[in-house]
Amino acid sequence: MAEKNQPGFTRQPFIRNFCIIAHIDHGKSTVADRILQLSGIVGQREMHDRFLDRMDIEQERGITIKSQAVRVPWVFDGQEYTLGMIDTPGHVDFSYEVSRSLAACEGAVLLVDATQGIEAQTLSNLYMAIDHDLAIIPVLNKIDLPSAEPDKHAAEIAGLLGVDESEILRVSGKTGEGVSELLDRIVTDIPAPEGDPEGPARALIFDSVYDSYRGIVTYIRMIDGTLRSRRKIRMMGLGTVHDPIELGVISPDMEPAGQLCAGEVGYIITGVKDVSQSKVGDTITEESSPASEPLPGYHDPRPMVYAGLFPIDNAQFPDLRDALDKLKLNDAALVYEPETSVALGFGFRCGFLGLLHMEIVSERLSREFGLDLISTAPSVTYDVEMEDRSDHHVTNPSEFPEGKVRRVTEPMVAADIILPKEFIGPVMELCQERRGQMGTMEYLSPERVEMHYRLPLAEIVFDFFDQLKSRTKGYASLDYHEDGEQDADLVKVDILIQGEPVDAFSAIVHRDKAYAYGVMMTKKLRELIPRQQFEIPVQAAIGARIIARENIRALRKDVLAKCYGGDITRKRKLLEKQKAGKKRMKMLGHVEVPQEAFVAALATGNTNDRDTRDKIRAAEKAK
Ligand SMILES: Nc1nc2c(ncn2[C@@H]2O[C@H](COP(=O)(O)OP(=O)(O)OP(=O)(O)O)[C@@H](O)[C@H]2O)c(=O)[nH]1
Repeated sequence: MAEKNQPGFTRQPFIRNFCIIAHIDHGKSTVADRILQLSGIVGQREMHDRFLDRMDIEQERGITIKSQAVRVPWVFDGQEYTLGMIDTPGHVDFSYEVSRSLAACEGAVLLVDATQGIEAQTLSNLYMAIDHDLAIIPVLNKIDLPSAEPDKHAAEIAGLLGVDESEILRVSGKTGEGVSELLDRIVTDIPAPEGDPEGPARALIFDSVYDSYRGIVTYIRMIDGTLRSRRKIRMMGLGTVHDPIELGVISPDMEPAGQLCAGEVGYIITGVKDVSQSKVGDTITEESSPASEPLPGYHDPRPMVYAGLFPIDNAQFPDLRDALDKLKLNDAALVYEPETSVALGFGFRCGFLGLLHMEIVSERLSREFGLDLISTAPSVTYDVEMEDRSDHHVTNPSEFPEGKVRRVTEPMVAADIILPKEFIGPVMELCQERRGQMGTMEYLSPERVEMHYRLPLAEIVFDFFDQLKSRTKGYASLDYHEDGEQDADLVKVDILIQGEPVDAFSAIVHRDKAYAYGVMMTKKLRELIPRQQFEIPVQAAIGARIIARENIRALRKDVLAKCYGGDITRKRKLLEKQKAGKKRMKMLGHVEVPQEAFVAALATGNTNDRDTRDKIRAAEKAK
């Protein structure tokens, strides 16, 4: 082999690319912090907790949303190795992010909290890693905690992976114990990258971000050959050609390098600001000697829930479009198309992987792009077949077709729930309430079981997880994936304010739950819409049939105020006159619903209606 720094030298045998996978909160980011520190690339002074969680939201919420790739050096047996480490998110909504990172690695560190044991995302991430043919290093974390039970959980993991218990490493991300052994194991157990270092360059784009100063920053994993700065590159899928301004590695900040060789993980900046010019999953090659075949890319993830996002100030619509384009670069799972709503104006119908994903996107839009948004109630997608044989794919309840419906199908998920056995009863009850069909049940250990259910997605995406947690004192964990469709008895419930349907409040619900939805929404709106000069009926309807009604009473002007004493006929006359006036108002009436009421009525979280109502009332008074 050629000497180091000589032409033709390849570092490939001394590279290891790995990611850390685990259930949420099992300590990936903390272990990654210790690795950064031990390798010496982050000094004691710059170190802070969760170093790689660079977004504000990640720091505040204490969760990883985006994978981060960073290069760390490690010396083993006198030889310096380059480790490409990718820290991945743990929440089920971001498993797509995990699968992309796995495609850039040869090995995975499977981290399990020694106080908790295997949880639902431990399993789903493990299966994903096995699908990608990765070498797995099982590790128990948090062994410093008094409540840790490493022996018990090591047995669980050994049983799952079919390995000896002695192969399971024990570390503490907090104290750093065992982390240097982990780094040694990464060198010895994870294979060096394969790929042809001398062949035409091929690099997989596994992520990209938009930087307002530098344009698009593309993160790549080199598979074959070498990319050099100032040599034109070609995006094979898009067919576009660019001049790289800079390429380099992240360690832990961006460090420009002259070239990136096969096996390395790094970044490229082309100065391009048009976000459509970079697609995650595309292959980059060299323009002068291009590769003939691109690498297998990624499958686009399918959104699970849809919701409308509307700027509160309609003038911000173009800004919202621009912001979504930029966010999409960094979040391939986000899909959107323009939509108009009678109630909310111009906006976008957006598809998300789950509610946390939706929350994060709305929050990033408001923080990073300064937009004030209203989001409509999230909904899953339905396929509707009409009597006249026309088919409709409905992502928005207000698009539910009118007329005779032959059949409606709803998306289903296969859910895996891990829980202590004493909670089997309450969990079965919950799944039954949510129209679940029970599958098999296995014991992971004498105390813990894994239950399999098939459930409608619509029943699981909203508050199922909260319910599961509260019925199991926080001990259950949940993972789910798509599992076909089923016929369902679903209806569209419209909400009418003064007889007019308000598109933003329509929902598609199971017939058995339609009444409850109607009552809940009408009650909520009665609380939220300020009283006006005339009475406002708020109704819920399925087609032409009204299923719930509330009235917002009119403000009654005290016409008798100036009428001290006097005879009863005069009072009656005044009241009659007032009634007539009100009739006219009703006829002419146009209800003003304040924006805050929309926000509160559509909020899925535990928004306090009373608070919002008080705020609305105060604002009205001030007017
Ligand atoms: N005592 C102790 N606490 C730990 C250890 N490792 C992590 N923690 C704590 O566990 C919590 C979760 O750790 P994180 O590193 O944020 O977990 P994560 O897996 O990266 O979480 P997500 O990125 O959200 O999936 C934090 O409060 C850490 O301080 C450990 O070895 N010992």
